[in-house]
Amino acid sequence: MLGELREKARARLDPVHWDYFEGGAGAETALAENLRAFARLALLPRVLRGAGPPDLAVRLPGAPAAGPVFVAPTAFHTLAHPEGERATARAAAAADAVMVTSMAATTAVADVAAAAREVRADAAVWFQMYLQPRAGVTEALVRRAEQAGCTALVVTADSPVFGRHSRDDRNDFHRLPPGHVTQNMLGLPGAPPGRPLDIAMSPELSWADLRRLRAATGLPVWVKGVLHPADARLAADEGAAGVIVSNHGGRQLDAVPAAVEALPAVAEAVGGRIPVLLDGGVRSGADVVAALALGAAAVGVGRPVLWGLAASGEAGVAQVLAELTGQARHVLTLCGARDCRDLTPDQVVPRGPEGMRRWR
Ligand SMILES: Cc1cc2nc3c(=O)[nH]c(=O)nc-3n(C[C@H](O)[C@H](O)[C@H](O)COP(=O)(O)O)c2cc1C
Ligand SMILES: CCCCC(=O)C(=O)O
Repeated sequence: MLGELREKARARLDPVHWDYFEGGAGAETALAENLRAFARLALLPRVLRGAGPPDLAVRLPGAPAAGPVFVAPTAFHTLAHPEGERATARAAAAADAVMVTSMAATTAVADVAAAAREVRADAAVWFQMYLQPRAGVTEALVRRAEQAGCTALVVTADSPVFGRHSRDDRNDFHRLPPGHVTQNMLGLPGAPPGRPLDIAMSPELSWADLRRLRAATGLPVWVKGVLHPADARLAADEGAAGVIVSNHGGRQLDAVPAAVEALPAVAEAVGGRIPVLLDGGVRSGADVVAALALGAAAVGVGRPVLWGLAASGEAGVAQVLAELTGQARHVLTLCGARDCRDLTPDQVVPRGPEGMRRWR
């Protein structure tokens, strides 16, 4: 089903925009590995546990009762569908999925949050941001997110510079076509009149900037793009609400491991002090459950949401979220789990003859 939506999206999209959505950095090794790493994992169910139908709700800072699948932040949804982020937000709200809206969205955060709340008054919309070096810009964005009613901020930390997307270079896709605007970047300090401020990425950022952000808001602050266990520990020490294990869907450093391969060590380093989320390569309910068993509290999906959106707008995103959540429910039941926390890392083994080695 996801495969069908993907093909429909590919057929509908301008090939240059398809390449932007679908592509990764460099040789696209990390992108491919995100999928292959899940394919290398098998699940070991537990039996006769009297678990009953699983309760899928997860409790997170900024989302007290959401499903285990969230919408990872992706830019430029109006390239996929004229209703853009509004359609995504409505589908996410209807599915009880947290929507993380991107600072590079083509719809203002206030309009994204309002669309979600039309469907569900308590819908959780989080605002993703790249901390901006120019004075006052980050603060202004934080105020907008707060006023929009966002319940958490997500700071993307894996982007000290823009990733080099080989397909975008080949297609010379480096600016939005007319009619598509990064609305969040309008009217900020330093923005040219009527035009959006360019999003800056800065290699100068440090934990001190995160501290300043935390001092400037009462919202929980997640750190996205953590792969090294030591950084996860630092994030917990620094008061982050949680970390998102992610290699940016293979769009930043191409030399990194798959997200799900980085997860166990991060979960261990954090030791339950803060929740750990994961995104990258999640394409099935079994992938969701494997990540939960390896220590994720919830998992994000990026490209599949864009496929749904491009294929059939809000209904397509709803289909993607329903499919993944429905599969996750089925797999949890087959694994004998009561809920999303009722799984242990020993229930995930490598595929192949070595998989059961530790029990021999
Ligand atoms: C087209 C596209 C745009 C993205 N834009 C952003 C963004 O604006 N901010 C961000 O933190 N991550 C961004 N990401 C990364 C996603 O949040 C997420 O880490 C990744 O897509 C997960 O991998 P998946 O696509 O395999 O599910 C983007 C990813 C894609 C594919
Ligand atoms: C300024 C847009 C950044 C989008 C992004 O993070 C990506 O395409 O991966």
